Order: sequence, then C-alpha cells, then structure tokens
Amino acid sequence: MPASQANSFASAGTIRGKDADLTYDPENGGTLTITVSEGKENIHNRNIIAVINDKKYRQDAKFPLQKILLLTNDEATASKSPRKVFNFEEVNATNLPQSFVDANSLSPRTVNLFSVKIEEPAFHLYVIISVGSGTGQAQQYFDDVVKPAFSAFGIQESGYEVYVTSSSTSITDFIGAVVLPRANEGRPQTILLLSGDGGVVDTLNVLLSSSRSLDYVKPVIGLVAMGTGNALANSTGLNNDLTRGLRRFFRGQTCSLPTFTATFSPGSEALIDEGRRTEPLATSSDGFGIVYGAVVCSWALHASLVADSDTTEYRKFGTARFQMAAKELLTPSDGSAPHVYKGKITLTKRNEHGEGVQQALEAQEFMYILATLVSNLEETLVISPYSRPLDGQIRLLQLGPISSADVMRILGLAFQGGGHVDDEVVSYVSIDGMRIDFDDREQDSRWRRVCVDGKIIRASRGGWVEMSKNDSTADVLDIIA
Ligand SMILES: Nc1ncnc2c1ncn2[C@@H]1O[C@H](COP(=O)(O)OP(=O)(O)OP(=O)(O)O)[C@@H](O)[C@H]1O
Repeated sequence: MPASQANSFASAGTIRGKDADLTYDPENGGTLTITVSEGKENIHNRNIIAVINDKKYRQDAKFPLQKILLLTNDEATASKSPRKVFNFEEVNATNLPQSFVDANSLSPRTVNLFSVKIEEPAFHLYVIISVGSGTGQAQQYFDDVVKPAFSAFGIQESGYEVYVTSSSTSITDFIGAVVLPRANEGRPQTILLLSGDGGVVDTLNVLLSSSRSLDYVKPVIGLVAMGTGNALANSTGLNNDLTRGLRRFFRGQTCSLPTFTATFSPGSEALIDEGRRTEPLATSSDGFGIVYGAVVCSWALHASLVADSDTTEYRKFGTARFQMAAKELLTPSDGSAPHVYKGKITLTKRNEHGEGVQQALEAQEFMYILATLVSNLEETLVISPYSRPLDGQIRLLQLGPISSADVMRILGLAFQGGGHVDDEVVSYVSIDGMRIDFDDREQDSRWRRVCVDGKIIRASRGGWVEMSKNDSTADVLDIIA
C-alpha cells in the first residue's frame, strides 16, 4: 500500500525529519509508536498538548508539515537541572495517522478563537500567571510551555495580554478593572489561568458581586493546575493528563461552573496575610457578609488545617502542608486533646416539588463538617466519591467527636479512592444547603473559622454561616473542561 493511502491507524511519514513507520493505538489513553531506523519511540496522548497542521508548509510538498506539541515530564529532569522542570518540544512530522491527529486536534472553539485572534486582535485572550500558587511554578510553565505553544499556533506575544500577580488581590483587581467592564460591553473573553482554585474563585467573586449589564457575555476560563490542591482541575478531569490541563484548554468544551453562596452573620471577617490581618467581607443588600464558592464550604478540622497551613513556610511543602497541619491539630504538640467543635447544624434539602425542607441535626459536637461541589480536594484525595464533574450537587461529610486515630484512619481511606464514605462513623449525604450556628461557648475565634474554597472567614462569636446552591442567575463564567 502506498504511504499516501495509509489507513487511519498506521502510516509511513516522517518524525523530526526522519522516515518513520507510524502506528496509533487508541487503547489506554492513546499511544503513537514511531519506528525509525535507529529504533522505536512511544508518544502518549497524555503528554500531547495538541497536534496541528503548520500553515507555513510548502504547497508543493508531498505531505503537509504537522506539529506534535509535546510536554514530557518532569521531576526526573528537575532533579538534575532545576530550571528544566517542563520539557516542551515541537515535534515536526508528516503524514501522521489520521486517527492520531483526530484524537489530538484542537476543538472547534479553539480553532475559531485562534483564527479570529489573528485577524482581529481586539478579540480578548489573556494569560494570568498566579506566581504565588502552589510551589511557585506558574511563571516557568508560562515561559517554557504556554508561550512556545501559542507561538506554534501563530499567536505571538502581541496577540494576548499577560498579567502576572504581584499580590493576593492582583487577580481580583484585574478582573474588576479589565474583564468585568469588557464582559458588560458584550465582548467575548478567554482567560488562561495558571493558578490553583484561588484564581477561579477570585474571578467568580468579582463577577458575582458586581452588577452585570444586559449585554454581559460570560468570560471563558481555561485552567492550568498550578495550585496545591487543584480541587477544580482534579474534579473536572482537566488534570488527568500530564500537561496540567493545557491539553484540555485547547481541546475541551465550555461548561457552566456550579457555584454556591456562603452568607455570614454581621461581624464576620476574612482572615488574610497568614491570619495576621482581617478584612471585611463583601455584603449583601441586607448587610450580611457574602462569599461565593465553587469547591468547598467547611468548618472544624478541615477549615482549621487549611487556615493553619496557609503560610509561606508551610506552602513550600506542597500538598504535604495539609497533612502536617492536620497532625498538629489532631495530636497537639503541647499534649492537649484535639478540639471538639460545637454548634448547631441545619440542613436544607429540596423535596420533589422543589421546596426547601429543613432538618436540624441532633448532634452538636463535631470534628469534621465539609460541604462540597467536587469529588477531589487533591489529586488523590477523593473526599466525595459520588460527585461527578460539574454535576452541581452539594454533598456533606460529617464526623462527630471521634478519636484522632479514627480521624486519621478515615482520611487515609479518603486518600485510597474514597472508601471512607462507607465507614460507619462517617455521614455522607446530598444537600441543597446548610446552616451552622456557632455555639456561644466557642470563645476562641480559631474554632469559628470557616473555609470557603481556601479563603478563611472568621465567624462572629455566637454567629452563623449559611451556604446554599446558586441557581442559573449566578451563571457568570464558563470553564473549559
Ligand atoms: N504575587 C503574589 N503575591 C502574594 N500572593 C499571591 C501572589 N500570587 C498569588 N498569590 C496568592 O496566592 C494564593 C494562591 O492560591 P491558589 O488557590 O491559586 O493556589 P493554592 O492555594 O496553592 O492552590 P489550591 O487552592 O488549588 O489548593 C492566592 O491567595 C493568591 O491570591
């Protein structure tokens, strides 16, 4: 069979300028096997950002030039050369098997975005680099991977706006000053966000707490997982490949992001600057503090460990920071017993007529209260195994005043695929909302800390927090997943 008539799974082409037999196996995520005279090489789809046809190929060439944008990992090279964490390669090829090209080509949305972008630069494309996220790799990922990948698509640096964070309010400021006004003018905007959950949540909070015009066009966010937990990226599946979600940005679909509102009693404040300072919450028309979220609203052990571990010192340890802070809370180094959190919890569930029905929990002492819209708080921490990507269902996990050893055992099961929800000490239910009334005996404000998507809010003494799922009127941004 002549190479030009090769079937969809095998062909004779070239790779890096050398003649090669090419075979594509779609099983197990997809692998291209390249055989050249010197030997074999496998390229897995999970390492591929995209495959593109190079527009600059010569018309008289036998086969058009194609490019495989490849990202190979990572940590092995990093130990030898700290600068070289991300190995991006633009692999020149010709006559790749069609099924391989189809499995790695751009989504129609991206094709459209890039063609409009080149012809009409006012079509807004931004890259936000949150340099404080995770262990601080976002800038390097941009320099080593995003910039050359955009360039391979013909999008030069003048074709997009790059915004690098300089403080914890940078994303909020940028969204409020640039993205919101343009959305209100009806302009389509795409933001590639190199951050953890925080960048998405900051964007959400600005858009939801501002007034939106009738012309409002939802900005679209593509997320590259650069945070510590990356709950959104890990729960939507966009971090399933080895490109941190950049593959999904080029190939995925836009989806609405389910969200919730957490309302706080007057006097509640956000803790910032490693808990050293406070700032007021945005307020609702009736004067209550408001925070919007898309991931988690928690109290007790989870909120305490997120708060305690959010320091520059702890952040250096990546996800281990959460376990280190949990250990200190469960087995305090001064030998004291772990705190038992006191409060009254009322759940809201909708009945078949869509009416909210309230149910007060009998128990008033807890170790762990966590309501979530997502399955994974970290890549391997499956906190809510029944949650499906972007399903919009809030699920509540509850642990009573059990021993520290039992809490560690339960969290261990959560790290082993989510088996903890079948354990008899765990309550795991679907809800539409929840209210916590903090017991007046909780005098130490540390035990009234609530976590909303990583932000820590200290509720007022004897105060409350109420969280409820948002309806479609809160549909203010799309995420590529
Ligand atoms: N240049 C900067 N200076 C100070 N703070 C920054 C800077 N850049 C980002 N930040 C802050 O760092 C935090 C990073 O949050 P983000 O959620 O992106 O990552 P993370 O907390 O490591 O991950 P995750 O939320 O997924 O666990 C945010 O509060 C953000 O505002």
